[in-house]
Amino acid sequence: MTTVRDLQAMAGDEQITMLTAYDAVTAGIAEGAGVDVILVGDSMGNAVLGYDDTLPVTVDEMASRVAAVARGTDETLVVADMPFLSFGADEGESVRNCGRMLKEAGANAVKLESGPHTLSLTERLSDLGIPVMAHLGLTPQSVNQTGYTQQANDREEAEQILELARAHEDAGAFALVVEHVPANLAAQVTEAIDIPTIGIGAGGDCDGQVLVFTDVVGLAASSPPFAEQFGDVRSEMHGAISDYVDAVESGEFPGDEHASTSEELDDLY
Ligand SMILES: Nc1nc(=O)c2c([nH]1)NC[C@@H]1CN(c3ccc(C(=O)N[C@@H](CCC(=O)O)C(=O)O)cc3)CN21
Ligand SMILES: CC(C)C(=O)C(=O)O
Ligand SMILES: [Mg+2]
Repeated sequence: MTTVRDLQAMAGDEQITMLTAYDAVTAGIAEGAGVDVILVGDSMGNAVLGYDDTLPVTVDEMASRVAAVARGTDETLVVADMPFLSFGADEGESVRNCGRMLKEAGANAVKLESGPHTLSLTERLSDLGIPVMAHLGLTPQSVNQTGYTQQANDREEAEQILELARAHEDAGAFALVVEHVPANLAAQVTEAIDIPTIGIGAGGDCDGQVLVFTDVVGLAASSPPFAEQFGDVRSEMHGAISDYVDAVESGEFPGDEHASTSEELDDLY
């Protein structure tokens, strides 16, 4: 099994690859393809559950998907992305919600969209044996305040992120996602802290990269400008399904090889 320590040992040596997955089948494919960390992202909200954004995703939905991903993988580190308002309002409830992901669903760690409000929770969870991945820069659960634009374009905001990165490392976070910030800020954050940084829309100088599954394989209805589509799975699926529809409608499917008969049953009616 990959542990958070194994991951930390990779940093600075080889690039860490993280990808989201939301089910056992695609998680197994990601593991087979060599992904180091699977993030069960709350991006499932828009990526596969049909919501406009990540905000409606519930703790039960996350636990169900984390459990599927854990069943579909053998040794990949599985991180549960804690949904909007599942943490932060009340410490006891936050700890219980995060604990469920390890205890019930089989995650190895949780990720929290971070800010000054997650410092004490990060420390508490780390103390309890729940590894925490922090997340700074664009934090999509705050879409109603920030939109989805690049964050930290001015010095003040950039310094705040640098400070929060250091503070979350001190609080015990084992890694840090840095999303949609200028590349030179992400590079300096990576320099400033010892825990691995995993970038998304944050340039090439982080310790690793993360993208959303549906963006990478070409299955997403829409993708952020910083994502790269490495396949065309949507048109593959469309082709396979329309061939199936055509084959049934034309009588080509099922063929003799897809069925069997029993002579004994010939004269039932
Ligand atoms: N499929 C998918 N991929 C993701 O990377 C992703 C999700 N979903 N859902 C959760 C968040 C949302 N993310 C997003 C979504 C949109 C933009 C985007 O389009 N940004 C534009 C400007 C948008 C605006 O101004 O409203 C940009 O140019 O930065 C960026 C990140 C990243 N995350
Ligand atoms: C893009 C990553 C970092 C994420 O938070 C998600 O997929 O929900
Ligand atoms: Mg997320």
